Amino acid sequence: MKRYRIAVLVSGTGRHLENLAELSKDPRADFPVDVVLAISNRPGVQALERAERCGVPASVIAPEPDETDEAYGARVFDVIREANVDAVVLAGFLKKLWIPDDHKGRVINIHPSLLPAFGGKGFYGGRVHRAVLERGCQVTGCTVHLVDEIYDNGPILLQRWCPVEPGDTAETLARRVFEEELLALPIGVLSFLEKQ
Ligand SMILES: Nc1nc2c(c(=O)[nH]1)N[C@@H](CN(C=O)c1ccc(C(=O)N[C@@H](CCC(=O)O)C(=O)O)cc1)CN2
Ligand SMILES: NCC(=O)N[C@@H]1O[C@H](COP(=O)([O-])[O-])[C@@H](O)[C@H]1O
Repeated sequence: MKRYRIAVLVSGTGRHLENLAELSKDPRADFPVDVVLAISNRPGVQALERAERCGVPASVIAPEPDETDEAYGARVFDVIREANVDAVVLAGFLKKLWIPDDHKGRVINIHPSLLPAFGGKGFYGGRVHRAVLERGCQVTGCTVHLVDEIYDNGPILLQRWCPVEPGDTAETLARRVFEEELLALPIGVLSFLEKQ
């Protein structure tokens, strides 16, 4: 069976990176996807320790002071190009990513809300769940989507929803949404790869 190659970009805890890497090694998971490279824009984050534990080669590519998004993205994709990947997955990557022409339409992001609600600049991590609670939403969820030049704007590949329960805090809601994210991202990534 064909195996696909992905790079995963991270900024923080790296639970998605670990989940994707573990699924790829589990013969019962039916997930023929190898995580061949992880890139963090921040040094010293937990995601780098998880990459090492999972045997995923990892690099830190931190933005230089005053570096433009385009110059930063060009450096990131120079490294990605060497790894010859089928797709790039942003999993908790918190920086705007400029995408060169040869990778347009091949970059996937997971976002912890039902886009287009609660997306865009400033909406990441706990901020999303706090906004969902403040607005009084009764359902929320996560979105796997293709990335374009605008935050959280590209075509949607997959969404999964869950209820907002009475008494939820941003933390309890984040946990419930994350359970859905763990299912959504591998399914979204594999179904995208199989259609290429
Ligand atoms: N070109 C794109 N780049 C990125 C996208 C995207 O859709 N298109 N998605 C993000 C991930 N994301 C939500 O899914 C997201 C991440 C971060 C922010 C944000 O407001 N960031 C802050 C900085 C935060 C920090 O460094 O701590 C900011 O830009 O001021 C919004 C959305 C990944 N990249
Ligand atoms: N807008 C982007 C965003 O908020 N992404 C979110 O960051 C978390 C990363 O977790 P992880 O680093 O432990 O995989 C995930 O919940 C992901 O949806």
